[in-house]
Formats: sequence, C-alpha cells, structure tokens
Amino acid sequence: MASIAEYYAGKNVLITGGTGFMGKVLVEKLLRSCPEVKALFLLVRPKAGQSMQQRVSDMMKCKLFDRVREDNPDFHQKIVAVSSELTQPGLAISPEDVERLNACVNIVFHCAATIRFDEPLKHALQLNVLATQQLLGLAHQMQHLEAFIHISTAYANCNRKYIDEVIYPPPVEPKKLIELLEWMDDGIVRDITPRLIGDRPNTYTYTKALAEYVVQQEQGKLNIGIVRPSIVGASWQEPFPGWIDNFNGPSGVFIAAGKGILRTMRANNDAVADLIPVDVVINLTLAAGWHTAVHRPKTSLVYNCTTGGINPFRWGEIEHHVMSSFKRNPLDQAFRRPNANITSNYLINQYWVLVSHKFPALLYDLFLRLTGQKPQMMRIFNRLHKAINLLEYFSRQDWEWNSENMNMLMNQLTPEDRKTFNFDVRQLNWPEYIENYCIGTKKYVLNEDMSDIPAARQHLRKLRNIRYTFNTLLVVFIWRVFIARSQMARNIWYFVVSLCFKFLSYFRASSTLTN
Ligand SMILES: CCCCCCCC/C=C\CCCCCCCC(=O)SCCNC(=O)CCNC(=O)[C@H](O)C(C)(C)COP(=O)(O)OP(=O)(O)OC[C@H]1O[C@@H](n2cnc3c(N)ncnc32)[C@H](O)[C@@H]1OP(=O)(O)O
Ligand SMILES: NC(=O)C1=CN([C@@H]2O[C@H](COP(=O)(O)OP(=O)(O)OC[C@H]3O[C@@H](n4cnc5c(N)ncnc54)[C@H](OP(=O)(O)O)[C@@H]3O)[C@@H](O)[C@H]2O)C=CC1
Repeated sequence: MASIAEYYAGKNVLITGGTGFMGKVLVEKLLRSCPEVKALFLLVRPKAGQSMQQRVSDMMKCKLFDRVREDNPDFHQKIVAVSSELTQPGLAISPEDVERLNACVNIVFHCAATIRFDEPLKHALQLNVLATQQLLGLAHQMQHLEAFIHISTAYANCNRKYIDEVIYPPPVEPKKLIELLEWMDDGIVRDITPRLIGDRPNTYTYTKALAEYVVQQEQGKLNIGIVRPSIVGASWQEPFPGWIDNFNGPSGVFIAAGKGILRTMRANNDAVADLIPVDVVINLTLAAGWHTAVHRPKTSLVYNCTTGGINPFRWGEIEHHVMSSFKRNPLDQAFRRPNANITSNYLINQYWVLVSHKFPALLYDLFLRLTGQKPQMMRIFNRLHKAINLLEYFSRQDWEWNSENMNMLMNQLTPEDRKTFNFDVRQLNWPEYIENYCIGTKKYVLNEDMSDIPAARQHLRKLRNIRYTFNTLLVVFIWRVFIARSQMARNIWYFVVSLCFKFLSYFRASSTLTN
C-alpha cells in the first residue's frame, strides 16, 4: 500500500483557507513532505487592497516556508491561486476555473471559516455553512475526486460533556434557518441570535455544528473525512518549534499576560486545557486525506483531534509555565512584570480586575494626559476584557472527547509515516512546548528580536523597582493618614516604635558586652 507521500505524488489538491493559520501550515507540509505533489489550488480572495496573486506571493515569502524554499527554491510553481469569495453564489469562481478544477482536482481540504466568536449569525452561516454546501456541490462535479476533508472544531458540540466521533443531530435544520435569515433584517437576527444558538456560547460553534450536518447530508458518493481539532496552538516540531502568527485562542491571552497587561482571568485551574499543536493537526489531516482516499471507509469518519484524553495538561499548569517562560524570556517594553493568576471565583476575579487592571490603567492614562499624550490604556483593557469574556467559556470547564479514530489512523501508518506525519501527542512534553510557544509569540507574532532579551530583562528589573518604591510610598502614606486621624493608630505606632527602640538598645548593649 502507498505511503502518504507516495499517495499525494502526482495529485492535484484544492485548499480553501490556504492563507489562514492552519491553511499555511498545510500548504507548507504538503510541499515539504510530499514533494511530488502535482499542484496546490488555493481558493483566495483579494483583501485589503491586495490582489490574490500578491497575497499568495507574500505568503510564500513568509519564514514558515524557509525549509521548503531551501529544499526547492521553485516551490511556488506548484501553487495555483484561484480567485474565490466563498460568501458569493458559486463561490465566485470563474467558469474557466470551475472547468479546470472539475477536470483535475483529486483531493479537497476545506479549512476556510470565520472563527470569530462575535461574528453576526448571518455572516457565520454564509461562510461556515452555505460555503461548505456550495463547495460540496462543486466537489460532486469533480471527475477525479478521491477525498474531501472538512475541518471542523472539537467544540462544535460543546453543549455536550462527552463528545463522540459522530455527527450529532443539528440544533436546527440548516435549510430552514437559511430560508428564515434570508429575508430577516440584521437587527432582528441580532435580537434572536441568543435564542437560536441556545446552549452554545457563540455563532462560531453553532454554525460549525450545522456545517458538519450539511457535510453529512450532501455527502452523496463522496469519500468524506471530518477533522475536529480542539484549541489549535503554535507548532510543536514542524517546520520549527513555536511557529504561530495570530492572536486567536490562548495566544492573545499569553501575549497579554507576557506584556504584564493581563493579571487575572477566570479559568478553572484543574480543568484540562485541550491545546493541540498546529503541526499535529495538519499531520493528522493529511493522514486522514490519505486514509479516506485509499481505504474509502463506508461511513464518513470523524477524527476528534484532541490531547486531553491522551496527555492531559491543565489550565493551572499552563498559567505556571507561561508565567515562568515570560520571566525567563521577557517580551519587549512590558507594561508591568508578568504575573497573571487564574481563578474560578467570580468575585475574586472582579476584585483583581479592579485593582490590577482598571486602577493601573486609570493611573497610566492620567500620566499620559498630564504629559500631553493621548490616553490609551483603558481602551486596551476594554478590548482585552471583551476578548477574555468570549474565551472564558472554554477555560472554565472541560470536556471529554473520544479519540479512537486518531489511534486507529496512527495504527494504519507505516513506521516511516508515523515519524514524518507525527500526531502521537503522548510524546508531547508540555513544559517544553509552552516555552517554545511563548518564544514563538515573541518572535513570530510580535516580531521582537531575541537579542533584545537582556534589555527586556533590565526593563523588568526597572518595573520591579518602581513597584517596590510605589508600594513603600503607598504604605507610608496610608499609615500617615491613619496616624493623623486615629488615636488607636497613634498608640500602636508608639508601641511599635518603642519596641523597636528597646530591641535596638538591647542588641547594642549585648554586642558591647560580647566585645
Ligand atoms: C497566563 C495564562 C493563563 C491561561 C489561561 C488561558 C486561557 C485561554 C482561554 C481559552 C482559549 C479557548 C479558545 C477556544 C477555542 C475554540 C477552538 C476553535 O474552534 S476556533 C479558534 C478560536 N477563535 C478565536 O480564538 C477567535 C477569537 N477572537 C475573536 O472572536 C475576536 O478577535 C474578538 C471578539 C476577541 C476581538 O474582536 P475585535 O473586533 O475587538 O478585534 P479584532 O479585529 O479581532 O482584533 C483587533 C486587534 O486586536 C488583536 N487581538 C485579537 N484578539 C486578541 C486577543 N485575544 N488578545 C490580544 N489582542 C488580540 C488583533 O490581532 C488586532 O490587532 P491589529 O489591530 O490587527 O494590530
Ligand atoms: N484556530 C483554531 O484554534 C481552530 C480552528 N479550527 C478550524 O480550522 C479551520 C482553519 O482555522 P484557522 O486557520 O485558525 O482560521 P484563520 O482565520 O486563520 O483562516 C481562515 C481562512 O479562511 C479564509 N476565508 C475566510 N473568509 C473567506 C471568504 N469569504 N472567502 C474566501 N476565503 C475566506 C481566510 O482567508 P483570508 O486570508 O482572505 O481572510 C483564511 O484563509 C477553520 O475551519 C476553523 O473552524 C478548529 C479548531 C480550532
């Protein structure tokens, strides 16, 4: 039987979401580990004044592709950008491109989605559900299609505590919802969204659940696989440790904590933090593509791609390792020393939000105003609180996923493929991974130079000294106010001072005697 790289040799692969976080890693891995792949067709839209060609060529210049570039400087010849806007009818692909894709595509990876938690329902439905439906329609016309892999999320069914590798009945019939929202005014849709999404926390998980059902409904004769990653984090090993390029999920939280901005967050110390490195997800996705095409399972397989049941690590441990990593490798120009704590208690968290977020922000903004600058800290904190409120649902509880298909797939691989497309998370050393993750946020998200670390450490020492001075002044000030106003405080003060005095005299007398 063909190995994974042998299978992809000579194949034409269609990828949606190829410019996104996971899509880029997928493109890179295919080019590097399956060098005989024929062509990668990326469905890309023009964005922010850049043509799709420009976007793809910029993407290929990214550091992520350094290793591929070394192996094959002409790798860009294998990438074919196809103009497409997934929210438009027919995915806005030109008739010529449709014809071309229908004639040659062998395998589809559908990664595109809106992953925003605050996406208006109509848009999330259009992109996550309708675009999936349209892509499946296109796939049905492809004459040589061997597999269709849909990327979902392990949290599509987060309203359940135990999540099996099956497609659950949808909360609503997608077709009916699409019809309903078509004529509805945006304001009304916004008002009824909480009722519609019910016990799910956001439109993202809701529409991803609907998308899975659409995939099942529209499957027809296609060979389909569904990959459900949990919280996708920086790379573990490939193409190099710690690669990450965005603020999504925990990355933004880590950065905010490393910069000393985030000091408190609601999370359950003992809940499993189901992070999964992006390279693990992509290796499993490519293996799932191979398995779906070669073995053609009778029913579509769902792969829960998670770590919690295999190699669990908890939010409390994450907090500890993130903090100690940022103390060893500080971020530049931190606002305060990194010292974030997680708590599940609402009141304790509110207290620290007030004392450690709002109060310093107010003070700093006051300082900016007094020095003729524009205040900004309160605005940053408001944005941070908004983001954190949306994430806390996932950090305050845990879930159990069945990941038997992940094991089954691993057992199907040759020993060589198990190394090249490693998704065995039992080998993951969490402290080392978190350290590389934090360094990755510094290097690749914030574009900070590692050679500036001594200056960053010096800055943290300065912040510590400012804090000590501030705390001392504060204590002296409070005490001074107390003494001025209360007889009891004055008595205590005289008592303590005379005690110190007596102790000093005793010490001096005894040291004169011994001499
Ligand atoms: C000390 C450690 C303690 C440990 C505790 C850690 C707890 C971690 C907790 C729980 C993680 C669980 C996560 C569950 C995941 C589920 C899995 C999946 O299936 S999907 C993937 C998940 N998807 C998202 O993560 C989208 C979340 N993001 C959003 O929905 C939006 O970005 C939102 C609402 C948070 C903000 O929206 P806006 O409109 O205010 O801002 P905008 O346009 O997105 O970004 C503006 C700027 O802010 C940065 N930014 C975005 N998110 C940030 C963040 N979280 N922290 C800091 N900056 C952030 C952006 O890069 C951007 O910067 P520029 O203006 O371009 O320079
Ligand atoms: N990141 C995570 O933690 C997790 C992600 N997932 C799933 O993995 C998949 C990939 O996620 P991720 O890479 O993180 O997401 P990103 O937001 O980084 O990437 C999304 C991709 O979709 C494309 N896209 C969005 N809207 C359109 C549109 N209208 N037309 C064409 N393309 C569009 C984006 O293109 P453009 O560059 O033009 O914006 C981008 O390439 C998603 O299906 C997500 O649900 C699952 C679990 C966790």
